[in-house]
Amino acid sequence: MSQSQARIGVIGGSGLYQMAELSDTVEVTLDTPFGPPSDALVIGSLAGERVAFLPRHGRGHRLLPTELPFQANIYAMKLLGVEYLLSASAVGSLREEYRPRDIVFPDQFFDRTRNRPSTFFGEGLVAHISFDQPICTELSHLVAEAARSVELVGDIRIHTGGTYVCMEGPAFSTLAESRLYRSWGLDIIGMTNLQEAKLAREAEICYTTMALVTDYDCWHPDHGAVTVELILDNLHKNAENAQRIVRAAVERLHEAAPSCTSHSALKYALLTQPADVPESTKRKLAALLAKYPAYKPQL
Ligand SMILES: CSC[C@H]1O[C@H](OP(=O)(O)O)[C@H](O)[C@@H]1O
Ligand SMILES: Nc1ncnc2[nH]cnc12
Repeated sequence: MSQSQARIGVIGGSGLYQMAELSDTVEVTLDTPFGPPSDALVIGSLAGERVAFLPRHGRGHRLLPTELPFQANIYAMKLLGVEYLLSASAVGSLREEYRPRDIVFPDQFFDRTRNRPSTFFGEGLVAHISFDQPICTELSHLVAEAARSVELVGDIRIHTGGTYVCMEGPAFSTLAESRLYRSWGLDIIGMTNLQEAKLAREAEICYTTMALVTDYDCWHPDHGAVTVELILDNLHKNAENAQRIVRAAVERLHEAAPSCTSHSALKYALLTQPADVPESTKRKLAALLAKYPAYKPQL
């Protein structure tokens, strides 16, 4: 594998703009058929693997959740050869027992976003992926076990399972919304992971989320409104833990990467007959369709 390729990708969210653990790094500025990603990707070595890191909001946190180039970010990971993608994200907690600084590995999403691009398809090629299990179970378990295996700074609990409600933002929720989400049985809240998970599945990349709880949103009677100051304070306290978990997860992936049905998500999803798909679309999606010879562009 060349220095500019990586089997593992990490997308860092709020407060996680670099991966100090990477050595032997190269910075790669990519363009994709969906425009440029949020920033240059840094590819480096960790525990015997090449790992590609991308700060979701860009260095300096320049992009709103609504403005994130989700398609370009995932396409860029595909171009680099990424097969396993780990998102580290800040979330609010909608449950008493998911305390600030705890870490949650959600297994479901609930969509409260509006008008975000959530697919690579269209323009003459129709595809419908299965998304009943939006997080890759095997990868999520691997990272959660890695989290349990390392020494964490502070009194941190690891929780597996739960539903991440993805809201549009950028303003945080009203009290009425927060209470309603709780009454619906939703567990954590953020603004970014749903589109990533969908696009990663379309790109046949195995995806999971490590959610770093930063606040109780605004529903908790003993806690005030959620603020960026509170979120960043808790994230900074947890940054070292996040790095340790990512390293341990990469070590485990290096030892035994799970086989995952996401890697063949398009096998039964592509609906349009190859002959009916415009050449321009085949070219645009070439990195995603390389495994399916009938959809290869002629030129
Ligand atoms: C900085 S507070 C709100 C912001 O934090 C979360 O970002 P990310 O998922 O990238 O860690 C949340 O989704 C909002 O975008
Ligand atoms: N309470 C919250 N709502 C939405 N996104 C968040 N990210 C961190 N905390 C959040």
